[in-house]
Amino acid sequence: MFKSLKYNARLSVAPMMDWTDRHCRYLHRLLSGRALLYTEMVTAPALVRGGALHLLAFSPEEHPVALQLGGSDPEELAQAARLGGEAGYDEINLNCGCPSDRVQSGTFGAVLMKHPGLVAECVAAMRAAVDVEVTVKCRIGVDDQDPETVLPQFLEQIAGAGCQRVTIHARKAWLQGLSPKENRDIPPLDYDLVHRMKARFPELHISLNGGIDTLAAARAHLEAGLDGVMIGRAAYHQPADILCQADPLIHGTGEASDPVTAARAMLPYIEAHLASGGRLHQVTRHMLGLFAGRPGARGWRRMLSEGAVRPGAGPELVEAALGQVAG
Ligand SMILES: Cc1cc2nc3c(=O)[nH]c(=O)nc-3n(C[C@H](O)[C@H](O)[C@H](O)COP(=O)(O)O)c2cc1C
Repeated sequence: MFKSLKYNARLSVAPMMDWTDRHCRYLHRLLSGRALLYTEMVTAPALVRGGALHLLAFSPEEHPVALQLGGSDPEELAQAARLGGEAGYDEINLNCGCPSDRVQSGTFGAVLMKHPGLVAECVAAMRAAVDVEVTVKCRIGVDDQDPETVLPQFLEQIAGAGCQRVTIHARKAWLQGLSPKENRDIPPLDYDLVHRMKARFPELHISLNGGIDTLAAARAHLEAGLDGVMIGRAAYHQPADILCQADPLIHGTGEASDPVTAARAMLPYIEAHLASGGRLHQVTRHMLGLFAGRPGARGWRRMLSEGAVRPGAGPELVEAALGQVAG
């Protein structure tokens, strides 16, 4: 099964706007050699018109890395996917789960759960444009849809268009009345439904997303038959808890990593970023949670967050802050 997939995608870090930029992904890759990393969503119109091309840049170390696109026009998405393929992404993912107003106004994101035929057209057009895999991230439904009915119909359509892998955020999006943040917490999770979809579509690689905040929980879903687990907020806020043990515990290969070593390995990356005109805090803001729950975490966070925005701040701040946590 899944012979055409280049990697097994047992664990992925979710696409998160303003969070999973290239600096964040570089850090996450130091913590796990195997986790699949997603970009922030980039809209197809922005890429095709040229305004967002800089968002495609990434470091070779980030592989495997997937580009998430937002859009609903098959031709535009095909062009954007082509740009992503040329940039070297391992996968192009279509966002059918994001409920924000801005996204709804362009008829993409979660509202696409109401238009499975259009999603299938988009997937087919994207597949025709690139050699790499085209995947979908979706919800179980939106508004008053009945997930038991619409989710299997949605999966059938996208699978028919050649999508072999889908990540399902196991809650509905309510398109009216909830903020994007509330839409990540308030609609109830239905993990069972996602497990039932795996039984119904055994050929589809199905990853579960939503509310998973420990590796033990991730493993339990994998052992119960799902193909992958995607973790968002917990991976960002407690990257060491989620990613340091991920290679041995989830992929059954490789060594556990260590946050102090990862922080030191960020230093050359930070130097290169500063040398190219970047600012320290653009990188270190993603490192604030590196020692979450460990002794000295508060001092680390405070030193980095206060110091990194000062003019001229450089890698020596990270070394100094490590004095708070490294025994
Ligand atoms: C700050 C933030 C930004 C997000 N941006 C995106 C996005 O660009 N595309 C997307 O599909 N989902 C986005 N999400 C949703 C996550 O990918 C994920 O589905 C959600 O957080 C649930 O997973 P979790 O409970 O493990 O965090 C975002 C979530 C957060 C917290």
